[in-house]
Amino acid sequence: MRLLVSVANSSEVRAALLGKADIIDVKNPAEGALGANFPRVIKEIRKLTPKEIPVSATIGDMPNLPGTASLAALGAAHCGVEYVKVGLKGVTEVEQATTLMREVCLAVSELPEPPEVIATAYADASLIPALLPEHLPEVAAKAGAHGCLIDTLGKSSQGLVDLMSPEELKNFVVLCKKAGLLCGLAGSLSKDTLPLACKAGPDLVGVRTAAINGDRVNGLVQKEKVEELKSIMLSAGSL
Ligand SMILES: O=C[C@H](O)COP(=O)(O)O
Repeated sequence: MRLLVSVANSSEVRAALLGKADIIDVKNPAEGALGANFPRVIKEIRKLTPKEIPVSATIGDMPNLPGTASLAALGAAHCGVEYVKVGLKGVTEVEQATTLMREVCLAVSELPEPPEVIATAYADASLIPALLPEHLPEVAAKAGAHGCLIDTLGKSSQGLVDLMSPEELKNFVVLCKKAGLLCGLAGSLSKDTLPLACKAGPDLVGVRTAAINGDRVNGLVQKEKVEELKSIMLSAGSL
């Protein structure tokens, strides 16, 4: 299992790396849960991060606009990242979501070393409303994406483990694995709730709020917090 730590700027990268993050995830929390950052920031973070540590970039909490999504994904791919994450906010049906994700996969596939595409659904999808997480593996597999992540859109109230039961999390992981998809879990995971997410057996768990001091937009990633989360993940993974 790997620990993904979301950073908003280059000054947070050092702390995330010193704390032994396995994946550096670039996003812009000021623009949403999966807010897209600026190409200059993504490129700088890729440059600062050792080659052996993958960098991912989010392209936004996407409306149902496959053209916009595919263009944004190609832009992120050109910044040299290993993963591109797409938030499926504006789609509710499997067919719509598959069309959007297929265009994203097609767009990045033109590069000699294309990034892996990660489709993201929200655990609070029924409140948005958006594609339900249980449909995500089917969408990702049909579209030719590499993986699936569940996150939360609302960051002020309930987190992943409040919104989904251990059985639902486990089922999601099983569906992903059956389809040969990388599988990630995130959404306001804390020191206390991280082990519950790990128990479901995903390939990665993602954090930001728990790794920073202050609020999600203005706070900065702290090495000690990342270190602690990594050790919690490692011990929970062996439960
Ligand atoms: O991809 C992971 C997210 O950045 C998680 O953020 P959060 O822990 O603030 O919900």
